Amino acid sequence: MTTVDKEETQNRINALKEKLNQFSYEYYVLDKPSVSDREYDLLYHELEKLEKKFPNLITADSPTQRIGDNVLPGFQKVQHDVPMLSLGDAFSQEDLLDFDQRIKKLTEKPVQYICELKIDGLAVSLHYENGLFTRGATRGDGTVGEDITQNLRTIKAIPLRLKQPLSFEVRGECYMPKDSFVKLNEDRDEKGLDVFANPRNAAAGSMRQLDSSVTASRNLSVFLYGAANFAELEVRSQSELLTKLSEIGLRTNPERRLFDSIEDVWAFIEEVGEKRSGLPYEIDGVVIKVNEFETQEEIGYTVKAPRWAIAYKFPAEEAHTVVLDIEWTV
Ligand SMILES: NC(=O)c1cc2c(=O)c3cc(F)ccc3oc2nc1N
Repeated sequence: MTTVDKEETQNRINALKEKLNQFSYEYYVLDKPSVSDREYDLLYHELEKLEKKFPNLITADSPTQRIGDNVLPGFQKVQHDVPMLSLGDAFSQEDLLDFDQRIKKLTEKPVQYICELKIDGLAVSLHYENGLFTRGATRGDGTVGEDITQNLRTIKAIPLRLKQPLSFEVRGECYMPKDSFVKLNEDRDEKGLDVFANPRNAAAGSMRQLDSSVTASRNLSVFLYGAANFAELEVRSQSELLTKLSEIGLRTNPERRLFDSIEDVWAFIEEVGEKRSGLPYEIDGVVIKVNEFETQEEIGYTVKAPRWAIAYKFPAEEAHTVVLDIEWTV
């Protein structure tokens, strides 16, 4: 092959990766696909064919490289540079008023609250280096998690390369959409397999597969909501962070709102409680956070949780068929 058509092939492969990754961004992050699945598939198969012919032109961020070709012997342990803490809980309007009073005692600054739906899935941490997805892990005990990079790479909502060559850690919730959960359990039931108790367990069970092709078949997704070591993003509030994450290719939940009073927060919580059953994913509450990062730092943390956030938990929904409960064997 002459250098000319090697260069042309390289250019065509780059163009295909660019297009396919942009289409995935539109489909999974913006929820506004600009091409049909068929158009996507045609380009995808062209890329597969070219990469098969010239394997040395395959790169880690190619959409063809999402399923690992080896079953892992086990999961490596990974240390979180910044601990992944848990949230304090609130179960009533009174608990929220108490939270608001505590906040007002801890800062003189006027406080704006951001409310986010509390996705009921599995907390994960994703490392990006110069824009490339390099490592993914579970929360574990908050300090040490499990390396599930290979399984996270199968989730099409997780970009293998960001739109900017940034290096930071992003955190979020990996989850199984309700309709995928129902289909998976029907399928398992037909095969005489144990069914999963709820979408959270199904997501956890799917992420702890040593064979990533099984994970790939489980139609998981993700919403990202936090970050660590993210000075490069140059954002000053949670609201700005979420907008920036979405701009650079990361999927965030659109049902977030800013409020100036805890009374308005409570009204929003009641509104969410009404429409919760209509959402395509399970939530177990609403997370309330002080929006400005400077104020968050002033308010600080307890040993195990941020003081500047709280999770309002809805009363448990109708009991699921509790048949299979997945536990993380750490
Ligand atoms: N499940 C969730 O949808 C969700 C979870 C968390 C956290 O667990 C969480 C834990 C922290 F220490 C700090 C902020 C957080 O923000 C969060 N925000 C969310 N939207």
